[in-house]
Amino acid sequence: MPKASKSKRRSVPVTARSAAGEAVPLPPIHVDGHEKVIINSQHLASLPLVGKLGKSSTETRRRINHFHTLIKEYSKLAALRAKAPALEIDERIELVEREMAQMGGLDWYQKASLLGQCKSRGGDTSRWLVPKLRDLDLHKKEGKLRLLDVGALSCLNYAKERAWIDVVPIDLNSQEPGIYQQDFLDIGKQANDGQTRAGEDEEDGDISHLFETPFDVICLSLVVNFIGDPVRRGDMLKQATRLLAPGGLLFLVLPLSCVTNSRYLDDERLLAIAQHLGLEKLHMHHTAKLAHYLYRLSSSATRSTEEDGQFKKKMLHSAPGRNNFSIVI
Ligand SMILES: C[S@@+](CC[C@H](N)C(=O)[O-])C[C@H]1O[C@@H](n2cnc3c(N)ncnc32)[C@H](O)[C@@H]1O
Repeated sequence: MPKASKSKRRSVPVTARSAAGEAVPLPPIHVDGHEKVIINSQHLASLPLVGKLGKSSTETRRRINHFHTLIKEYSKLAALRAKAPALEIDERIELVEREMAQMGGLDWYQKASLLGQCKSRGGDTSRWLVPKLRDLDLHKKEGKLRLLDVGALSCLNYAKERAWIDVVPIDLNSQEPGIYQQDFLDIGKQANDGQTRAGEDEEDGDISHLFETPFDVICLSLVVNFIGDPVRRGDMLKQATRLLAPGGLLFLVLPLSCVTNSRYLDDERLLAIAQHLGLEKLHMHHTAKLAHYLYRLSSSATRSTEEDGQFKKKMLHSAPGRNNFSIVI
């Protein structure tokens, strides 16, 4: 198990029911000194897979969406509790956690998402990216492209391109031995803080060397929307610009509704945020369900965190029936 981070943490022990009806201890909830919320995914993932994959893609999608709602609810409550602890909030958190665990936790969510990547259901988003990389002649580049795949459910996503792409796949919860168990937001924070590859012991688990050389491409495909807290979503984009080489590419994929049906985000606003971070838009493509973006980090990008605060949550579209997805910088 990874070592606990040095940040200040509080925990509330709770339990859920396993498939067999036994009480299963649920994870401590960690709220660090900066009032940011960390879902202890390892504990969630270790719960038995009691949730079922839907019979149809619509049913699976409905359950995935419900899991997203629970994550958001969890983040809101944990932030509230960090500001003003109260028994009532603890109880509400317990209910949310119990429901997530009953659905099968992060492990269920990942398996359901992987199902969504099946060819019959549209394929994984790397198939959109690869032709764009070829159009930029990157397959002819001397030496292989270094690509960081964040939230990787399979290490085979770029297998066909292995002659010219070197992939570093990471996820909060590794589904395969080839995927490194690593929180993207912790990269650079915890050089000696127990980052483990599935199946390796802690002694061999330091993978910080993998992140010492900047990446040519970083993929954040359906990962930013996984995070419940808008500030941490912004942190993800900032972290990507830190880890990219000058001129490197950021591939961002969001569910379409995050930019077409949100009160607080649309393509224009997303572009303004990207430009603020030193990213220029190369491509944008909407399908029926997804919004794909390919940005290039300007080779002269030098941004300082003092500029943050420019992209707070701002009402853009107040029509009823819209969602509250936002990214805050
Ligand atoms: C919907 S899945 C996306 C999978 C895949 N990238 C795709 O496009 O289908 C989201 C994944 O992101 C992972 N994830 C979320 N936050 C992360 C973080 N901070 N660091 C690493 N992985 C993260 C989750 O564990 C989950 O497996």
